[in-house]
Amino acid sequence: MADYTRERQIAELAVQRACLLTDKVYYSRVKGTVTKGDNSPVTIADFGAQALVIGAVHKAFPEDFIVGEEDAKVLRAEKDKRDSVWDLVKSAIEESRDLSDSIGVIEDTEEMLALIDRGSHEGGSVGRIWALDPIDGTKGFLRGDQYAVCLALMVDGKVQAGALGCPNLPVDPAIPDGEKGIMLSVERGKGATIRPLSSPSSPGTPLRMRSISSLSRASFCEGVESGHSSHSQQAAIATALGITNPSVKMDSQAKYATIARGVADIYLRLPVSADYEEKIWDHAVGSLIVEEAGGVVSDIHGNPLNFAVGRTLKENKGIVAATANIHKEVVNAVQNELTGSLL
Ligand SMILES: Nc1ncnc2c1ncn2[C@@H]1O[C@H](COP(=O)(O)OS(=O)(=O)O)[C@@H](OP(=O)(O)O)[C@H]1O
Ligand SMILES: [Mg+2]
Ligand SMILES: [Mg+2]
Ligand SMILES: [Mg+2]
Repeated sequence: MADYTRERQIAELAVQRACLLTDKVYYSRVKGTVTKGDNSPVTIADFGAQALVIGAVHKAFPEDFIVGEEDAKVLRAEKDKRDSVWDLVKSAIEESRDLSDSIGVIEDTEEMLALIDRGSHEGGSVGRIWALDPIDGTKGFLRGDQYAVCLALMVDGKVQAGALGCPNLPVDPAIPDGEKGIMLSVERGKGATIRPLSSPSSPGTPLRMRSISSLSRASFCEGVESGHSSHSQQAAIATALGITNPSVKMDSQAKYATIARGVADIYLRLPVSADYEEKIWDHAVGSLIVEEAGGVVSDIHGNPLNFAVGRTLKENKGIVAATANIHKEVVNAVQNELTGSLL
């Protein structure tokens, strides 16, 4: 079996440094938000985190390709925004100087812009390609809710390792108002672990999904934004499965983290439009974490996610993630709901 220990470590360091930056913006008043062509928001923290993570990956693995969500077009055109991002990037590097031997530094704004634009790869089925979402759940980030920094390595179209930083999830789910910030990391075949973001030297605790004896006791996660997934169909599926617990609504791949750590059991993401293609960076690391923690992740038809066909999951529709022993039953309920909705 191939060994991706170093890739997993570098992914953790890269995400750790990026979380320093995003956390600072999260708690500041000015987020420097821009609206993109598809009407979705992007902030100075998204750009800064993309620069830091790509800088780290490029320093450690200069031959690798990267599929990142953002590009530097706006920053090249707007000096104020560019300067704000550079200030953030500089101070995050300063504050994590102990990481610079492993993941390098960024010397100036030109290098920062070039690194951000290294995320333009088209993806595909050949070679080593990293999938990066510098801030997943930007709407949650702006609302003051959940968001995640997500990085995964794919080799020949298959996700092999990665790290997922969730700076606003509680370290102990039983103490929701206690310390915030967790880091999950994963390597295919070797499991997934979780640790506090504040303990970089901790080896982490292995993640295991909850085993549930009866579906009626299960609880499910879904997104916050009704424009991203169909809340009404998700509610109908839960009812059909006999689930009475209210859904856990949460932005970003924090949903994958939440089921992987056994706080909920199912993640449903039913498409709201027939033509939306899920992005690989929205699912790459989270899906591997759930699989390694004992879950199954598929699309709404039960098909495995195909990360080998470009920047999007164009061969799949929606997401159904659940503990292995209930996944099939959940997919059946999804299929019944979809058939019903076509009648
Ligand atoms: N129409 C539509 N359907 C499905 N998904 C979409 C859609 N539009 C956007 N996006 C992507 O949703 C990503 C955020 O997902 P979330 O799980 O956080 O959604 S939710 O806000 O909690 O509902 C979000 O990721 P970020 O842009 O990184 O925040 C988008 O890639
Ligand atoms: Mg976005
Ligand atoms: Mg995203
Ligand atoms: Mg994003």
